[in-house]
Amino acid sequence: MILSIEELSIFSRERTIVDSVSLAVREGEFMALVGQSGSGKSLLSQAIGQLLPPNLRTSGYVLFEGSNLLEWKPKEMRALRGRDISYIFQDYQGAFTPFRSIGGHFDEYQKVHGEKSASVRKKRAAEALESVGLHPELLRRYPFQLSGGQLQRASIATSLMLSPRLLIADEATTALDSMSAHRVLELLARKQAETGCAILFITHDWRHVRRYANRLSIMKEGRIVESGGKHRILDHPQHEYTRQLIEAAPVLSNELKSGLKEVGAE
Ligand SMILES: Nc1ncnc2c1ncn2[C@@H]1O[C@H](COP(=O)(O)OP(=O)(O)OP(=O)(O)O)[C@@H](O)[C@H]1O
Repeated sequence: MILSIEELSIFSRERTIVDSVSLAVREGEFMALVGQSGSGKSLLSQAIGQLLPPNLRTSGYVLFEGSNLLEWKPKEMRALRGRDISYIFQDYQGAFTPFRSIGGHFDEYQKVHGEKSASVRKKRAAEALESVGLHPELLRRYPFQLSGGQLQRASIATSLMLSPRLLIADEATTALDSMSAHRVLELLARKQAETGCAILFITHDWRHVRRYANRLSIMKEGRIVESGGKHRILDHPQHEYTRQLIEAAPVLSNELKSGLKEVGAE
């Protein structure tokens, strides 16, 4: 078990937003977190890396390789993020400063994580871009000179550069057209196969769950209502809310329930 969240609650002054959630991510698996808008998925993922907005408080445990991250100091967390746990956000544009070149971003990221040699940083940056199917030439460009899909790939390249053990992707493909989203997902699956990293994937898209997830958890109003293997949940959802969610994907609902033919096998 690489990540074990136990009885995690997240509170604002007014209310309990995430209520005693337990969730585990195993080594090397693709774990999907699905649920209605506002159910607390993003806050849950932010709590893992101590990235919650300052007005929110937590209780419970976020055990990463056995150690409770909620007790770690900010400096220790900064070193952990990127190196051991990496994020890919929906707002990948926000990850780039407009007047710094793509290469400048890769360079800075590596410096922050202690890489002192400029030539190593340069080589690794070029390799990172190539590994997501982008030409190293793009290192000289500025963020506005890349398409949305290219920028998202560049942000994924940054997130994967230091070979994290856990990648947290919060609606990483929502802002992309379906072709770019497909490419990004294929890329994540390929990188996962290469590096063995675990992925916690937050999504509304059942096609992605069906195709890529090993297991999934369903969240509603701050609670996990159901967790389990993908096939078990899609074939035999136990909770009424899970059934409703699956039914609410009308184009897919028959496909989802009918023996789960993998798209990859078509
Ligand atoms: N800083 C904050 N202070 C108080 N409440 C907040 C704060 N940030 C988010 N919330 C509330 O917490 C709830 C959960 O938000 P969250 O963004 O985690 O939902 P989500 O499940 O990720 O939704 P979506 O799928 O739409 O992204 C929402 O009702 C949101 O309005």
